[in-house]
Amino acid sequence: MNIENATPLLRVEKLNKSYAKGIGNRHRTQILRDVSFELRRGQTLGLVGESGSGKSTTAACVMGLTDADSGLIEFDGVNLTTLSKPEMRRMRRRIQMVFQDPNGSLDPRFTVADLVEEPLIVHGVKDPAERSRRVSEVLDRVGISVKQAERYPFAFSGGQRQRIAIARALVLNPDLVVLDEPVSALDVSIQAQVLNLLSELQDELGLTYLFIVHDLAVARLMSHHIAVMNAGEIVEAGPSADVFENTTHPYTRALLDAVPGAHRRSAQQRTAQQGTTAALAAAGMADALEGK
Ligand SMILES: Nc1ncnc2c1ncn2[C@@H]1O[C@H](COP(=O)(O)OP(=O)(O)OP(=O)(O)O)[C@@H](O)[C@H]1O
Repeated sequence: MNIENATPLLRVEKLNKSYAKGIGNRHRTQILRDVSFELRRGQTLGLVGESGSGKSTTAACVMGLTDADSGLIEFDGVNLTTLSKPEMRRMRRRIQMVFQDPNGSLDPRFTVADLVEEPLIVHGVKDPAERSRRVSEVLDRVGISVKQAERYPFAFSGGQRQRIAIARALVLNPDLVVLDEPVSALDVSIQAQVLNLLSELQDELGLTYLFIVHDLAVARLMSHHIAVMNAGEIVEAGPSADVFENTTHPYTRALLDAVPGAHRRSAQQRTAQQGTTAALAAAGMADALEGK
């Protein structure tokens, strides 16, 4: 067994998070309850669950965007919850995020080349020639030409904008990328292209993904492991095939049964939303992922 793969890159243990509510903030709502999972280098953990189950809050804690009340977040052997703000900012170079809406990270006043260069400037890469080389390299990887990069974000389609957001996240050579519903705002055929790209980038660069996703077909195709969240708790976790095909938890069963048309399909088909799966297969996605 590969020793490197045996050690998790990310280990979350008994993470708890609550928010104040009510008059004078006298009460607290528990959002995360003892959330624990591990994510190995080069692998994808799909975090699935209904809206409001706590997926994005978990991601925000991992990214250091909000503080947990208690628990451990260990990244490459370092407990992130004990880092000072400047230490966490430095660590953020290695942990990047891609959001559902690429527009949030693409300021329309800047060219694509400038937008992709910005993280390098923020993280102190001083040499302009080095910055320029890295920007061209990463844009090339996501399929945007140097000439196109002189344009502004509004000149691109939704799928291309998400590619640019991915380039911006990858330009710092991160180890871990948190993907928060990165394709759910895209047309199904474009979803397949972006998912293919993410899969290729993972293989080429050895990236590790924490993939927040509500579409179970996408979760199944992209994830080595799945963690199912319900009301702030992980109710079921394991290798993707086990979770989807030998479901043990009633909540996971209910999620799978809620997929449109589930009652018409066999147990094996139940995890896939037909339209999405057909488009993913047409784009070669299923083949590309078969070896995982
Ligand atoms: N800053 C906040 N203050 C108070 N409550 C919050 C805050 N952020 C999130 N919540 C609450 O935490 C719960 C979990 O939200 P979260 O966004 O983590 O869920 P989610 O599973 O990612 O859902 P979605 O897919 O809709 O984003 C929700 O009930 C939400 O209203």
